[in-house]
Amino acid sequence: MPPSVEADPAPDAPASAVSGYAVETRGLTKIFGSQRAVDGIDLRVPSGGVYGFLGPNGSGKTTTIRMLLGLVRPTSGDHDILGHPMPEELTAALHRVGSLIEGPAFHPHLSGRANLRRLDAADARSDARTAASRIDAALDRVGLTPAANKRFGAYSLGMKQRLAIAAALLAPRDLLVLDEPTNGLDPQGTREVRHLVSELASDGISVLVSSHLLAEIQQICTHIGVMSAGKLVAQGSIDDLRATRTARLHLGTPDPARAAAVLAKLPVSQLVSGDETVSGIPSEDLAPEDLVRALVAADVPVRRFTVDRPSLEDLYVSLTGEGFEVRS
Ligand SMILES: Nc1ncnc2c1ncn2[C@@H]1O[C@H](COP(=O)(O)OP(=O)(O)OP(=O)(O)O)[C@@H](O)[C@H]1O
Repeated sequence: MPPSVEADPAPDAPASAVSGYAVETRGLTKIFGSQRAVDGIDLRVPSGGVYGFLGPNGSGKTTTIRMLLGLVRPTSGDHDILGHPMPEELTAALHRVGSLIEGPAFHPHLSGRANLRRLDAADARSDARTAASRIDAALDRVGLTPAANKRFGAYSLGMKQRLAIAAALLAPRDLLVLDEPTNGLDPQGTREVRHLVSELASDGISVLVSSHLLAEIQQICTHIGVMSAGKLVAQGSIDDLRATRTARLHLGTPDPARAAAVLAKLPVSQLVSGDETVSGIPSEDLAPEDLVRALVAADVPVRRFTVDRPSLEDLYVSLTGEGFEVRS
């Protein structure tokens, strides 16, 4: 059964998020024709947390994010953003949400600052008198002050993505929603974006960040949710998800038949014998030293003995069927 760990609402959550969740969905569903792109998901992004929204391409992440932000109408289900029921309180909610979905269209021949000026001026809610300080603050927040007057076209990929995040931060935000912000970035750009997201989170902004690569965002997330074929197949804090992984015993022996017979009398399930190997899942209260003692007492020659837990990456692969992706 896939792990499903409830996220504890933070005790010191902002009053705005009544439920303790920055985002909470109930049975959120989107059907395109005959395809259930998003299938009844109960997403819970804790206030003040960084929620890694993971899943292979096509698993429904973007469609979910578009529904959260009121860009696509759900087929069924409902949700709250920062405690505001959607879509009833869409304007009040979105005022406090910065998002990066397809990314704003930046002009390559304009500087980073001039691009932000254009976007800021296009926002009917922004006060033109305070535009300059708002833009400076956003540039500073993403570390682009030194490059503010450089042409956007001359920016590195990481700088371009940081400018997109600056655009999302032109107004004060309580929640940042980033759809695949590291997609297409080189390792340096990925590090820059990751570092920025961590900094924003430490300022108290809740973050929902999607990715199809666990490795790229795992180190900055407090929680993860895993999508597979439209369903949310796992959700919880990183620590809780780690704890749900089952330990497996691996034994190397020239007599696997005898070893398997001994282990079968102990609380060890899913025994698999191979050529000079036996593996199985020992019950949680069975200590490795007791297993070794039982094997040696029955004259089983033990050449190798390990009990290990699969990595979070192994868990992700087993939940989604998604393999590793090697980035250059
Ligand atoms: N407007 C649409 N009309 C029909 N099908 C759609 C539409 N938008 C998305 N889909 C389908 O819904 C499924 C989920 O797509 P979605 O883009 O949400 O996945 P994703 O996990 O974000 O993947 P990616 O990272 O590739 O965007 C896909 O099979 C996609 O083809």
